[in-house]
Amino acid sequence: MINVGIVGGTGYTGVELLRLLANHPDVDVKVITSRSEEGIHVADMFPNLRGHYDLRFSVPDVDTLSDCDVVFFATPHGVAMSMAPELVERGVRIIDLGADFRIKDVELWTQWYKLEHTCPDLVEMAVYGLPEVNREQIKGAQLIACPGCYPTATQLGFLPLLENKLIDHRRLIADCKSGVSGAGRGASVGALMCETSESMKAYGVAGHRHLPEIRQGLSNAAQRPVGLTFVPHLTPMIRGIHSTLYATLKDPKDGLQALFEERYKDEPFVDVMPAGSHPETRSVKGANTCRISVFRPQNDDTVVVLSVIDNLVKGAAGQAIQNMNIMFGLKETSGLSFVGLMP
Ligand SMILES: NC(=O)C1=CN([C@@H]2O[C@H](COP(=O)(O)OP(=O)(O)OC[C@H]3O[C@@H](n4cnc5c(N)ncnc54)[C@H](OP(=O)(O)O)[C@@H]3O)[C@@H](O)[C@H]2O)C=CC1
Ligand SMILES: CC(=O)N[C@@H](CCC(=O)OP(=O)(O)O)C(=O)O
Repeated sequence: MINVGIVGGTGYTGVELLRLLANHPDVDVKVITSRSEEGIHVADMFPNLRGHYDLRFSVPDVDTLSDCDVVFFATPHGVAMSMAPELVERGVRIIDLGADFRIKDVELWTQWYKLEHTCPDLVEMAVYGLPEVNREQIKGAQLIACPGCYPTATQLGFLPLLENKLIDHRRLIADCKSGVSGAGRGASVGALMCETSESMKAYGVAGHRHLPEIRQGLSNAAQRPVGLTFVPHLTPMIRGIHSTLYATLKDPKDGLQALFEERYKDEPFVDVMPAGSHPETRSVKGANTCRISVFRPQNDDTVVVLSVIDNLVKGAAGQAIQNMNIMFGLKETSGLSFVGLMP
């Protein structure tokens, strides 16, 4: 069995890790941390876990976490980098769901996250945990930087087009919608029901911290720096990311459907929908799946890609477990065979 520790067990991605790992045949969750709920039984806090765990929240502590084979950080940025150096030194594997190790250019990270990075050497050794791109490097990794939710949906949608140099890489547009759970469980006025239901708004148009992360991934795929306009929106749903992606084809012609099907034919968690389909976020709710459709409206030179995920699953906890499975040589789909919830 793989002994698991989770730092940040009271947040939305932390409890999602617990939900998914409850069904994982090869995992034993040994440590779950919370500073605010120390001593509370996890099932008293999250009744969906009753009967699945006999665990109490404890405060984060490197010595206790060192007994684990792998530690997931489901914490705000800045937390993983404060504990990672010691854990890495003690041979523990780390999967960070936050942003501490995602951006290779540490100065750029500091600019967007407004924090000094305390372990740039670990940024260098970290592998960006998008299995559809980095599966081989993930196998040998000690430290995984899990992609953000918007970056996962957006990169998976653009990859086949950029890798094959089919689009103008200088003018990409990602028009993305998120459910409110993307903002985390911490109380804030902006996340209140009266503020979010029956309304929708864009935010971060002038610059969102996922912009440099998405640009990094897309530039790697294109093998040149890309130009990207990224506009996130908050929508009145709990879970889900819907990315509508636009680009201009260099040589407009048929074959995009086949291109996407070929790119993802061996990917267990990317589902290219039949031509003409419009994927719905509810079809991936609770599932580690990205559903994608590709269109060339009116046979013109614009390509439109629709890409949907559950922000808490393929956008966070599910993808983190997918990475763990690959790192430990398990079946990649182990513990992740949930289907989406309809309705
Ligand atoms: N929500 C989402 O859809 C996604 C989130 N992410 C990223 O995953 C991470 C977690 O997100 P989410 O679950 O939404 O966040 P939440 O705000 O819901 O939860 C944060 C968790 O971290 C713990 N925590 C906060 N500060 C510290 C600290 N200084 N030291 C130790 N533990 C701390 C909190 O518990 P306590 O304060 O009791 O210790 C809590 O359990 C973030 O980096 C987020 O950006 C990534 C993809 C999607
Ligand atoms: C709706 C909402 O507020 N979403 C969050 C992003 C989600 C997230 O978790 O950010 P990381 O993936 O970088 O950790 C935001 O826009 O800040």
